[in-house]
Amino acid sequence: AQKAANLANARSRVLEAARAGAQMVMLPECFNSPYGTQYFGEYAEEAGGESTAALAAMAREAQVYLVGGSIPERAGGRLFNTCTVWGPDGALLARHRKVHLFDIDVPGGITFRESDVLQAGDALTEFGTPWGRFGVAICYDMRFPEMAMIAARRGCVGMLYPGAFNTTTGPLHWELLLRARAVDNQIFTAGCSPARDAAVTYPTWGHSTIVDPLARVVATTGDAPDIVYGDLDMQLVEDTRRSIPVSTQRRFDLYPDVASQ
Ligand SMILES: NC(=O)CCC(=O)C(=O)O
Repeated sequence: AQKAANLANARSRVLEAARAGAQMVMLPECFNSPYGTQYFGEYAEEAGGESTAALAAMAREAQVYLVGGSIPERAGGRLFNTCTVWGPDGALLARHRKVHLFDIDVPGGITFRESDVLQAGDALTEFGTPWGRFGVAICYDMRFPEMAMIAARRGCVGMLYPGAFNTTTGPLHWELLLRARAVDNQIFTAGCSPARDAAVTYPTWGHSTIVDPLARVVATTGDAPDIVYGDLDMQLVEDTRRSIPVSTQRRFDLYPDVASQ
């Protein structure tokens, strides 16, 4: 619940990852606040606020590409769930506002309505790195395969998802969705979740995970605080697309309503 402690923890873990050799680092969804509609207003910041300034400084200090999880963002009197991406020089590379709000009702499991307080974003998001372009989306966005499909068709080599699945849907779908987005599009995928805190209103699943274009889990963890490291060999994207050439075998004549973007 302590924003300052969350920012300090993020900084120390980003620096730790960089010292271990990471060149790109991702933080989880709502890394500066508890996850819950009752908290978003209290923790929200405008662009350029304390948390985004801290992210820019972390990226610069650690000299990494930083996918800054997400924070509740206030803009024009409205609230968004927003991820910012930073270059090693501290420059803002991209901003993604979660486009599919997490409104679900699983009887006996979980009911959640982000749309009670948040507005949805209205754009897909990508950014460039020396290793290729990456798409960014947030948590529930992962359930919508179109976003990863479009990113891959535009040439992205990976999709990155700050997320916070829960203990009902996490064991069912978190890894499955990361692997599904990877295998369908022959890209890397990664999901970064907060660790579990059983005392909060929304206990997260955890299990931050990296998946390769053959849908193999490169690295994962449990529900405790951790850093998940993976070496991404970008040649694998091309090799996978060459050996299983679904991207050139599509029959858009049979499904013109999902024709290429
Ligand atoms: N924060 C979220 O969007 C949670 C998504 C989730 O748990 C799901 O099952 O989808």
